[in-house]
This record gives sequence, structure tokens and C-alpha cells, in this order.
Amino acid sequence: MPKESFLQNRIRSVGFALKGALLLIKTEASIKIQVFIALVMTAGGFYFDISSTEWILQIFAISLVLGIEGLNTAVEKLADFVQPEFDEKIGFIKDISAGAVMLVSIGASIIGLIIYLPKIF
Ligand SMILES: Nc1ncnc2c1ncn2[C@@H]1O[C@H](COP(=O)(O)OP(=O)(O)OP(=O)(O)O)[C@@H](O)[C@H]1O
Repeated sequence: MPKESFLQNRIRSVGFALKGALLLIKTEASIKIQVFIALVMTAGGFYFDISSTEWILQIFAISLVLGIEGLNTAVEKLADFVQPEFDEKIGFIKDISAGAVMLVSIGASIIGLIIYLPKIF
């Protein structure tokens, strides 16, 4: 089999990543909720005509939450594959992973409050 060029290899990897992102959105309830919140926040950004800096912070917060939630889903799937039975260590790993999502979600919520509270009240 001929060796793939660097570019072909990169394009193939982007294809896998896109497939993964679509699978996440299609199959994971938590991601669906977060994508819905992201769409509402984006609509809010247009409605309140937020500044460039506010857009940057909002896009950063949304991407961070979606990205970490995706990694959390991957950790959960891997944990279930490695150990389908009840296991304290697996519980601990899953709790830590869920905790990471919670931390970035709190940060993102605070960013949202700082941007929108003064515009609403
Ligand atoms: N195999 C296991 N052994 C021990 N504890 C587990 C195990 N599976 C899940 N848990 C506990 O249940 C919690 C929820 O795990 P679960 O995999 O159902 O995640 P979830 O947040 O409900 O994910 P999702 O709803 O996206 O599937 C974990 O954080 C952990 O405390």
C-alpha cells in the first residue's frame, strides 16, 4: 500500500474528528443540552449586540464546555468498556471527569452572567 502524504493523513484525521463531533451531538443527551444552551447564548449575543470582546469570551466559554464534555463522554465510554461491572476506582475516575465539566460550566455561567446581567437589568 502506498504511503499517505502528510496532507492526506491530516485530511483523514480531520474527517475522523468531524465524525466524532457529529456522533457526540447525535448520541449524547448532555451534549445536546449544551449545544442547545450554546445556540441560545449565540442568539442572545446577536439580540443584545454584544461587543467583540464579549463574543470572544462567550465563544471561548462555549467551546471549552463542549470540548471538556466531549472528553468526559470519552472517559465514561472507555471506563464502561474497560470495566462494565461496579468498581470503586471507575466510580472515582468518572466522578473526577464529571467534576471537570462542572468546573468549566461554573466558569462559563459566570461569564454569561457578567455579559448579560447588566444588559437585562
Ligand atoms: N462502573 C461503575 N462503578 C462505580 N461507579 C460507577 C460506575 N459507573 C458509574 N458510576 C457512578 O455513577 C456516576 C454516573 O456515571 P455514568 O457513567 O452513568 O455518567 P453520567 O454522568 O450519568 O453520564 P451520561 O448520562 O452522559 O451517560 C459516576 O460519576 C460514578 O459515581
